Amino acid sequence: MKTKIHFIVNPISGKGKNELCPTLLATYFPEADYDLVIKKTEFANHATQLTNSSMEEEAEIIVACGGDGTINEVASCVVNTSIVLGILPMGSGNGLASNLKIPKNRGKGLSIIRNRNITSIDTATINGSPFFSNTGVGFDAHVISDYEEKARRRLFSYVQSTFRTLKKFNTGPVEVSCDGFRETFSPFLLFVSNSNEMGYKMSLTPKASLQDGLLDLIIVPKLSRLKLIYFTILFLFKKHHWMKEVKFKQVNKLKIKSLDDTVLKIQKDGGLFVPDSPDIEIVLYPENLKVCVP
Ligand SMILES: Nc1ncnc2c1ncn2[C@@H]1O[C@H](COP(=O)(O)OP(=O)(O)OP(=O)(O)O)[C@@H](O)[C@H]1O
Repeated sequence: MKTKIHFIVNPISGKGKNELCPTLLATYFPEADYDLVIKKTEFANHATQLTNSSMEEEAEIIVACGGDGTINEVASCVVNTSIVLGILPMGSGNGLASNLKIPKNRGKGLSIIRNRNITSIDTATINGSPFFSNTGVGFDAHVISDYEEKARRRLFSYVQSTFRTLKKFNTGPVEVSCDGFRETFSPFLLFVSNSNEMGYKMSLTPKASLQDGLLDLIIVPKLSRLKLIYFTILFLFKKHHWMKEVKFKQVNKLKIKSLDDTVLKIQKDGGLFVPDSPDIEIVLYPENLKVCVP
C-alpha cells in the first residue's frame, strides 16, 4: 500500500510565491511507495476546506506548507485524529516549526516527513477554537489587527504595526481567573502560550513546552512609557522576567472576562480572532495532535 501524503501550500505566506516542485518531492517520496497530492490555498481559511477534503480522501499525513496561520488551519482539522501533521515552514515567523526544530530548508523539512518520527503535542482552544502556538488579548492582538490590514507579510511590517499600535493602544479592564488565582487589571500583555517561540526566535514564555500539559501565561499590566521602553529592551535580551510588574503562571485552563463588556481583540496563532462574547475561556488538551519531528 502506498502512503498517502497531501501537501497544503499557502502561496502567500512569508515572502510569498511559495511553490512545491513535484520533481523535488519525487526525489524524497518515490512514486512506487507514495501517493502525493499538492493543493494550493486560494483565499484565507481555504486550508481548512482543503484539509477536510484530504481527510475524506484518506490522507495519512497532511503537510501544512506555510506559517503558523496555515498550520492552525490544517491542525484544527487533524487534531484528535490519527492523521499526522507534517510542517514545511514557509511563513514569516514560523514560531511552532522553530519550537519543534523543523528547519526552513526544504530538503531537510521533506526528510523529516519521510522519516516519520512522530510525536504527540499539546493543543489548546480559545472559546472552542483551536490554537497550537499562542494567543493573546493585549498589545500583540492589536499589532496583529493592524498588521492584517497590510499586504506584505514581513518582519518589517510587524515593526511598522508595532509602532502604529504603540500610538493608539488602549484596552479596558479584564479579570483573569485560573486555579484559585484571580486578578483585575488593564493589560498591556495577557499572552497565553503553548510554544516557547512566537516566531523570529523571539519568546515571551521561554519555559513553555509543547508536551508539559500546561499553558504558560504572562501578564503585564499597562506600563508608563519609560517602563515600556525598559520592558522592550529586557524582552529583546530575554530578561523581561526581571521586571516586577511581569507575572508568569502555568495553567491548564483560564478565564478572561472583559469588565467593560467590550468584545476583546484576540490574536490566535498570529491571526486575528473575533470571539462571540466578552467572556473568554482557554483550555489545554494534552498530547492530542500527532506531528512529524526531527
Ligand atoms: N491565497 C490566499 N490569499 C490570501 N490569504 C491567504 C491565501 N492562502 C492562505 N491565506 C491566509 O494567509 C494567512 C497567513 O498565513 P500564515 O500565517 O501561514 O503566513 P505568515 O503570516 O506569513 O506566517 P507566520 O504566521 O508564521 O508569521 C492565513 O491566515 C491564511 O488563511
